[in-house]
Amino acid sequence: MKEINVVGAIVIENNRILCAQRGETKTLAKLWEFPGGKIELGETPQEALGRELKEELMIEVEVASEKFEETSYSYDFGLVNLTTFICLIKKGSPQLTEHTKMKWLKSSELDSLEWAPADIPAVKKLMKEM
Ligand SMILES: Nc1nc2c([nH]c(=O)n2[C@H]2C[C@H](O)[C@@H](COP(=O)(O)OP(=O)(O)OP(=O)(O)O)O2)c(=O)[nH]1
Repeated sequence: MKEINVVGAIVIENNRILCAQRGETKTLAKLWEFPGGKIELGETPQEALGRELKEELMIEVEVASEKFEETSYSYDFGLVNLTTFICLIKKGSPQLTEHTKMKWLKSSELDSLEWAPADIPAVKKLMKEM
């Protein structure tokens, strides 16, 4: 099975977490996710997140050096290895370019959204720890 290495950003500001809804024409359409994407050859996870957040949300972020959570989920299109990192915005405010919607939620509200299956462990950990 195809393995896909993906990084997701848990962007935190004012004690709220940035949640992004995938577009209608994408895989996992309309599900909620942490912004990010596939790690390209030669990139560190932090570099990949920095690049993706610039592209998708037009923000510059500081990415934590330690990962928050790591999970693998087997979808019909491949095995996604998702690693999430806490991020802080250094520059800009998030703009919708690829996502359909975004929401800033308190950790206790995260379960009000329908998340991509690979994200559930990180969502649960945030609800427990934040
Ligand atoms: N960015 C992101 N992707 C996630 C999360 N959870 C999750 O299962 N994924 C999946 C969706 C995609 O299959 C893959 C991320 O790739 P991507 O964001 O570059 O996906 P994409 O839709 O632009 O590209 P593609 O899959 O259509 O080729 O990982 C998440 O929290 N953030």
